[in-house]
Amino acid sequence: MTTQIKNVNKNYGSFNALRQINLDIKEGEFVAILGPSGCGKTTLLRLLAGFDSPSSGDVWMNHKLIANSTFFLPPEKRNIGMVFQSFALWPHMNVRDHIRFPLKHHQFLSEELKPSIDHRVDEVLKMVDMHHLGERMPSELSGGQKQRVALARAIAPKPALLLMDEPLSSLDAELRMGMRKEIQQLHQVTKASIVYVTHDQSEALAMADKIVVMNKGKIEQVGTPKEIYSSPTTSFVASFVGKANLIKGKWEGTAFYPFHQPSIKWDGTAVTSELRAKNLFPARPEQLELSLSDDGVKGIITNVQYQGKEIHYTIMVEGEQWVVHQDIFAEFSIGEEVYVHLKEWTYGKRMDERKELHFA
Ligand SMILES: Nc1ncnc2c1ncn2[C@@H]1O[C@H](COP(=O)(O)OP(=O)(O)OP(=O)(O)O)[C@@H](O)[C@H]1O
Repeated sequence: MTTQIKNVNKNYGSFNALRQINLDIKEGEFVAILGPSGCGKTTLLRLLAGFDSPSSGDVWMNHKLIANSTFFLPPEKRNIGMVFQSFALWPHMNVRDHIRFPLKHHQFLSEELKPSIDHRVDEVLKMVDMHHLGERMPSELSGGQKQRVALARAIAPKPALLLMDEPLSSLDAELRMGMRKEIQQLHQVTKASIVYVTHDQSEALAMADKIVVMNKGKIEQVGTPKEIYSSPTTSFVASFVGKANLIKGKWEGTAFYPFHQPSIKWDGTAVTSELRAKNLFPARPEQLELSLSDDGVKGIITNVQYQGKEIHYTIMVEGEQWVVHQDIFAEFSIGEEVYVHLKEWTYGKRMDERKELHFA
């Protein structure tokens, strides 16, 4: 299913929860809506689901108008499935009945599925690896198993659009990683378009074809995970997604002089023109490195966090705090004077050039 959101605003009284939202979701596309708490992610999902209507602008699905300020199609009349953070299972229904329910009631159930509802229940239970637990009640399931039931219930009627609101946030870290893979596999098998709301950038980067970064009710940037991570166009995207240090300085073409220090020149070929215009260089913690040789930007270490395969340092540089992630082979201590460098091979080099630099 294709979906278009055109010039949508949503106001609650005088508060603008969504401002001038324009977005296209292609057939089969996996779109992540990423942003901090309160930025309007759920509000946008509710408009797509049909729980609410826009204050202005309109929403189209498969080239049909489904919502504007005066009219909206209710959820049951849209060919969608939904998965919520809270699982939303019914306590009195066992696993099989949860999955059977939408198959009996979904308005868009295809003629092919109608005579084979039990077969479809089995098929979907196998997809989410729950075929041995069909008779269990929700109170007899773990968090991960409950989330699998919620996923199975949403995909059973083969909806054309699957809406997911922070579906993994109540699971522990290990289960979340496992469920990411399962959601990716389900996407490949079902070929449904997915809109996936999250505030976790690693989840969005790992799964989505396209990421929509939101802040304060507005879209900041839309792009592939690589574009959003490597070429942020706003300082918000650079710091929220890449956790970048926003380093002040002077640009001359693609060369950057941190804090206007003429002796230190960084290659900023990959930095977008929007950030150059603000005299900023977005350096992610893994793009910087520390040494004792005095040809970098001088700073003092103020915090050290050992993380196993790397160490996270906080460094005070010209009154600002920078974060650098460095491997464990060189260790520095709090109070130590260090020099911060941009890793040479980070930007704009071809693979063979990188190797030369790395192994020279
Ligand atoms: N019914 C409502 N009435 C008034 N304000 C609302 C209403 N629903 C949401 N808001 C406000 O709109 C803003 C966006 O809310 P929304 O739930 O979309 O944010 P979110 O990005 O999903 O946040 P979270 O990640 O915390 O769930 C918030 O400031 C919220 O307080």
